[in-house]
Amino acid sequence: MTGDVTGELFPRPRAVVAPGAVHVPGWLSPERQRELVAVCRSWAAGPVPMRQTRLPRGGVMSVQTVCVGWHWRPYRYTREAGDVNGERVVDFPDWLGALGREALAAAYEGVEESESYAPDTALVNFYDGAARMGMHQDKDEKSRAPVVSLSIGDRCVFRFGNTEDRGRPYTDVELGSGDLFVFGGPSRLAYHAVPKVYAGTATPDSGMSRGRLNITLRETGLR
Ligand SMILES: O=C(O)CCC(=O)C(=O)O
Ligand SMILES: [Fe+2]
Repeated sequence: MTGDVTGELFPRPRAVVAPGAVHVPGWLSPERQRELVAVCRSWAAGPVPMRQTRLPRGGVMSVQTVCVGWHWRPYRYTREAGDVNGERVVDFPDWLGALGREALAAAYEGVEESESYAPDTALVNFYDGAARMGMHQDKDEKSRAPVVSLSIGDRCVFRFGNTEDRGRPYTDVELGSGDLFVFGGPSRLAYHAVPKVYAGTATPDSGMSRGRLNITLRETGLR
């Protein structure tokens, strides 16, 4: 039997998409994926429930989001979820910071930079078959430490662009269950999007029966 722990017959190699932007396919084992899905389910229940974020101009995001450590709403971080139920978001657990450091070391192939990485917020996004995310920068953090992104469940197209604007040049990367994507350094403020989710492609061993889960770890630089 060939193939790696993800069960893929032809494991996809680690790929540097742009300087500081690295895709590591199948980084999370199915067991770790299932553990993350279980804890995300508990976070989605409260104290601040998972919800569709309202945008200042009246729109509503199609993804559903729950935050850990700090609550994000467009376009700032607070401890309390004033746009949901006013409750304080759940504390950011130590093990999640350790997972972030491990992810950074894997993506950047070294521990040096990863040792000081101290993410203090996680945004957990759930995409049903119809959900999308438009081109945007993650720029509400004061820290410019890398963003660590973990994907579980349905496969998607992740569009990774440039730091100038929403247009080309960009690279479309397929993110599958267990994939890690890190963007830092010169790519930290690159525009990115999820233009398509392939509904029904989640495999049961991921712990997701349907939909796509994405967890991004970030350093807010706030205290
Ligand atoms: O779902 C993804 O892969 C990206 C999510 C994202 O860009 C964000 O939460 O800011
Ligand atoms: Fe983002």
